[in-house]
Parts: sequence; structure tokens; C-alpha cells
Amino acid sequence: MGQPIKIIGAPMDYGADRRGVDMGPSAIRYAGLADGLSRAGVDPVDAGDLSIPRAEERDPDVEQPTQGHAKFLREVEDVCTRLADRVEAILDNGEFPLVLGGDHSVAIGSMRGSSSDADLGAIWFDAHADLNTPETSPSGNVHGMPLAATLGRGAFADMTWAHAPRVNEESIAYVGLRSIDERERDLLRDSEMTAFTMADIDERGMTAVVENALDVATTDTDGVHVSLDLDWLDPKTAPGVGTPVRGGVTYREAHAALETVSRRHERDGILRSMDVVEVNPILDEGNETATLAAELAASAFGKRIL
Ligand SMILES: NC(=[NH2+])NCCC[C@H](N)C(=O)O
Ligand SMILES: [Mn+2]
Ligand SMILES: [Mn+2]
Repeated sequence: MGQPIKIIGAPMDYGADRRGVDMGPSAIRYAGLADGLSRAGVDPVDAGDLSIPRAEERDPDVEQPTQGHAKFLREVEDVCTRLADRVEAILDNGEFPLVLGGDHSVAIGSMRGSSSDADLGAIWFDAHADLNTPETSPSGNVHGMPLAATLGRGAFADMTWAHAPRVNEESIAYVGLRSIDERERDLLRDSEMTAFTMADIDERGMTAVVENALDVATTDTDGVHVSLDLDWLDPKTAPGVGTPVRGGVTYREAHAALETVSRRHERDGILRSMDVVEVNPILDEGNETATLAAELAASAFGKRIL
């Protein structure tokens, strides 16, 4: 059955404005994640959830970086530090870490852990660029900042729990971008990251775009982290997310994308870690977004129609 997949839940909502995303891991498990992975031919082992301090005990105004604004940064640091350690230990054990969010700030921990012993590329399946720093963020929500944190931008420069020096911007590719804040656009334009927007998908088709993104993420790296934010999909298909943006990826395009990743992984063994984030069961309709998250994970690990 190949490399065992270690499922680890990070039921965190500190990085998002909308409560409920902390229930994502339960909803994705309930939707049949482990069964789907087994049917895809891999061996899932559920390592349970990280413990997260109770939301009711938080105070949004306690801790702030010296510059800018980032809500609950101390709580995010605590969770991501523990998550990074877990991800690193799973990889040391020869297993594959599959992290279930939680809001997208969990990716700070996933990528830090996954890159501790490796040069790591990343594919960011998301409507958003998640490149705000505390200085540029219009919302102060850390789920809009994980890539800036990983790259050590702005106020994150001195935060060793966040900055992952073995992730280089040249090895990061976005797929499906369609919502970028004004100051974030300048950060993106001035960076070496590769951004495939929805317009690129319209023009060239999903498979070609993802092949290209994989080329970017595998050049001069030891492996790839896949970060799947469910708001990447169109809200009609994935309504259970806190920051929906219309004009997103369709059901079939999403499966085609993850199947393309899986085919490259079967050929070249490129994948190193993955997270599936931003499923909010309170905003969902009949758990369909969590079900989609579970199905897309199965596609990434080899599930095929025939
Ligand atoms: N992972 C996400 N859903 N991010 C949404 C970010 C939205 C907006 N760009 C912000 O900084 O607040
Ligand atoms: Mn998003
Ligand atoms: Mn995101």
C-alpha cells in the first residue's frame, strides 16, 4: 500500500473571522476521508487532533506584533509550533502528513515542519493569495497571511516559528487566484512566485496549468507541499467556507487538478505533505464541502474513475 498517510487534525479558527472552521476536521472525517483514501489504495492512519485552547478564553486584543495587526498571533504560534513538530516527526517516520484544518493559518506549521529537512516547493490551490503581512492586511486575519509568514515577509521576518527558510518564492505556484487585496497585489508582483489565475485556467485548461505549476514547485526542490483551500472552488459547489469568492473552480476541474498532482506523484514521487483547509460546517449545506474535501484528497492519492 506504499507510504502510510498520517491524518492529523488542526481544529483551529484563530486565523479566521468566521467561527466554525474549527469543526472542519470532524466534518471531513465524517464525510469518509479514511475510507476514500483506503479505496484509493493508500493506507491511512488517523493520528487524531492537536489540542487547541478554547476559543471562549481568547482575547483578541492581548498580543500584537510591534508593527501592523495580526489577530490571535500568539495562539496561532502555539498551534503552528506544535503542528510543525508533528509534521516533522511523521516525515522522519517515513509517513506522509495530511493536515486537516482549521483555517489556512495551519499551513504555516505544515510548511515549517515539512521543510525542516528539505527544500520545499508549494502549490497553493486558493481563491486568495494569502500573502498579506500584518502591515498590509486589511482584516488582521492570519489565514490571509500564511505565505508571507512562511517566506518571512514583513513582521514575520524575526518569527522563527513561522519563517521557513527552505521554502523559496521561486518554487511556489498559485492555481486559481481571483481575489487579491490592493497591497497584496504589489507584494505578489514584486515577488518571484508564479501565479496562475482563473483566467489562465479559462484559457489553457486545468490540466495544463497544474502541469506547469508542478514544474515550478519541483524545480530545485526535494518535494512539494500541496495546500488546498476549499474556497478555491466555486461557492455553488463548496458553500461551506468563510470567505467565498464567486467565479471559482468547478467540481470536475478540481478533480482534474488533484488527479494531475497524483499522476506526477506516481511517476516521480514528488509529494511530501498536504493540507486541506477552510471547511466550515456551520456555513455548509448538508456537509457537501467536507465531502468534496475528502473526495479531492482521495483524488490526490490516486483515486480514479476507472
Ligand atoms: N485563507 C483564506 N481564506 N484567506 C482569505 C484572506 C482574505 C483577505 N485577503 C484577508 O487578508 O483577510
Ligand atoms: Mn482562500
Ligand atoms: Mn487560503
